[in-house]
Amino acid sequence: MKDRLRRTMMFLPGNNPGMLTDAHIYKPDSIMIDLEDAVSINQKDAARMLTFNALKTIDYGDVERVVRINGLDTPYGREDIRAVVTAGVDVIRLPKTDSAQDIIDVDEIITEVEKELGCVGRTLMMAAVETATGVLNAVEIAKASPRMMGIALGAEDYVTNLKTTRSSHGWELFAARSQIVLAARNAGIACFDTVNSNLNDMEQFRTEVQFIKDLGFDGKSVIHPKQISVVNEIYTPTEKEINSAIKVISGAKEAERKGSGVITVDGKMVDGPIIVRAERTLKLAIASGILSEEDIHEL
Ligand SMILES: CC(=O)SCCNC(=O)CCNC(=O)[C@H](O)C(C)(C)COP(=O)(O)OP(=O)(O)OC[C@H]1O[C@@H](n2cnc3c(N)ncnc32)[C@H](O)[C@@H]1OP(=O)(O)O
Ligand SMILES: O=C([O-])CC(=O)C(=O)O
Ligand SMILES: [Mg+2]
Repeated sequence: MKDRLRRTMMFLPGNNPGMLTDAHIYKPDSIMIDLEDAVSINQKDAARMLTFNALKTIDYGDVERVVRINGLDTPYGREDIRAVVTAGVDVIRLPKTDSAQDIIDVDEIITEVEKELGCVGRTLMMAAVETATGVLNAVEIAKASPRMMGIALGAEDYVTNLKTTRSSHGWELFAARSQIVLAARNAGIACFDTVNSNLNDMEQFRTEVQFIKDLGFDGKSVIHPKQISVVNEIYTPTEKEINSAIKVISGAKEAERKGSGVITVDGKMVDGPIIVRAERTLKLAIASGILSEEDIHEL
């Protein structure tokens, strides 16, 4: 499903049977099984086979299944695509995407395999941009295929390419993060922030998650189950936000019935964009299980 809740997308190495078996139990919105940098060269074939079997046999419930493949400039990329599409993966994540052509090339191979299977269009794609070139081309990358559901930052590779390092304040990522949010919204797809590899400083992690949410990201890649609850908590609307959104929507409906345009709620003017934001808050509240569709219909 192209448009769904993806607050937390949890990476795990594709050659780790224990993690492949248990990852969904921690309830990330998506798991991202990695065949790329978390897997050493001599494990590439074993990881692909293990991942194929996991996708075929494990019931991950409603947790989305993403696989990060190796690029087509490696000896593994094409085989990775064939294996995971055949196994019925939900999304293919292309790492180190530098151009729209990179996406088109992967799309072509996916289509080739889907034609053999009789399921053309089933597999979604997402791109990770991890270099200056990728960030500069993000606008075109985000629009490169109808399969594209999102675009993400890969900051470890990106800062290496930029000849800097990651800091706790994150200013080295600011331009890339802004560009990715803009490119995603321009293309009408989702955007996801990068991993934070420091598992010891959860306060810094929390600050980062709040920051990327404020920038406009739909969610974040995580590497450990303990990061999931922090991201989900920050992405779940508070009671105050939900109550305010309910007032806005019921006020807007009332105004519509009376035929008036602008209204005030709690002394603040409410018009188009505020109503759209309130609708999004309620959608997130439903997706997070706080409200039901019926609650909204009754407004
Ligand atoms: C820059 C990049 O490219 S990032 C993307 C690629 N990197 C990855 O995929 C790495 C993903 N993360 C991991 O592999 C691990 O979290 C590590 C290696 C960082 C730490 O792992 P551990 O030392 O096992 O962590 P820890 O002992 O705290 O784990 C607690 C439990 O959570 C499980 N767990 C930890 N991380 C994960 C994960 N990402 N997915 C699923 N389960 C996990 C462990 O298996 C362990 O389970 P158990 O109690 O049943 O044995
Ligand atoms: O995509 C990610 O967040 C992880 C990654 O590969 C990177 O940071 O280079
Ligand atoms: Mg990377």
